[in-house]
Amino acid sequence: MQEPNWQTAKEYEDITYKKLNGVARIAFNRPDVRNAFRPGTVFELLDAFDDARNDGTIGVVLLSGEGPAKDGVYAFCSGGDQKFRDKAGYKGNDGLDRLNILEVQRQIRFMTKPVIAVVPGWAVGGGHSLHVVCDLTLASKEHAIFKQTDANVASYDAGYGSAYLARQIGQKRAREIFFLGRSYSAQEAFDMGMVNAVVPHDELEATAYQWAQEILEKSPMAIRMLKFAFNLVDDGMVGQQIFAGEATRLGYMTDEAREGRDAFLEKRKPDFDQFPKHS
Ligand SMILES: CC(C)(COP(=O)(O)OP(=O)(O)OC[C@H]1O[C@@H](n2cnc3c(N)ncnc32)[C@H](O)[C@@H]1OP(=O)(O)O)[C@@H](O)C(=O)NCCC(=O)NCCSC(=O)CCC(=O)c1ccccc1C(=O)O
Repeated sequence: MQEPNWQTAKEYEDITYKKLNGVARIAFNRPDVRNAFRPGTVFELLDAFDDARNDGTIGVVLLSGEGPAKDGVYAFCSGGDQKFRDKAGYKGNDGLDRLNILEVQRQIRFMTKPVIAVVPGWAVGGGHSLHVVCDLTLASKEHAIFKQTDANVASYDAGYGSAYLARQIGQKRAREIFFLGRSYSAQEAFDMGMVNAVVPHDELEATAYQWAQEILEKSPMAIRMLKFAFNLVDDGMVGQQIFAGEATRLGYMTDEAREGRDAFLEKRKPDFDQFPKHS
């Protein structure tokens, strides 16, 4: 399989951001700490995801990790960089303590486009939770390892990282992953139902790009509505709000909505009688 010829979209310090033919690729780029994120990393992720969301040529986003590190080990992400951990979160250059990776989780969850986690190596702690929140996960057959170490370092993702994981693989397995903090291979993660495909390492990137191209052949509106339909049941009122927003967007595209707007602007009574009362 041919490696995609990614084009750099923007230069950052802690991540790479590339695009090609409707696909954006965002990757952690701190391989020597197994792609742990610090507050600056998270700000860069927020910026890149925001760009991908607002770029009308992009239909699918890949989230991955650069590597290997100097010692030859690959990582997707090893979670929060413990060296930046302070009393009430992770301390950034501005001296403030933050828990801002949750904003990235929400960006992924509420983004109008599918996000695929492309896991070349370790997916650990907050990195594990990021793969959980992505729409799909592809994992390196040889190098991907899934491990939830939150409880080792007195952290706990009590939102999507745990509760949504339990939706994916069941309560017993999710509790095992969090309570024991063991390592699981790509195949074991696949068997549990938290990975979509186990792919030979050399083909991982090209396979992710191929999956993205297949999605891009579908109706973007249908993909968006399906993503938010899948989210709805687990996202409560926010899920309803997002799904309802998309319904409103579709409603705005009708002649009936245009009549409402035009009547207001033309200072007349709207003529809704002209539209059929569908059963
Ligand atoms: C990932 C490992 C299992 C890999 O093991 P191994 O291959 O043997 O490599 P090591 O020799 O251990 O590591 C190499 C090198 O990297 C450094 N490193 C690795 N991970 C981190 C890290 N997370 N932070 C800082 N540094 C890291 C390691 O120290 C080595 O450096 P040297 O200088 O060479 O010594 C293993 O490395 C491992 O277990 N790592 C720790 C995983 C971990 O515990 N992560 C944190 C979990 S908690 C978390 O992610 C917070 C989640 C979160 O952000 C959050 C949660 C809930 C609400 C809010 C938030 C929020 O927004 O903050």
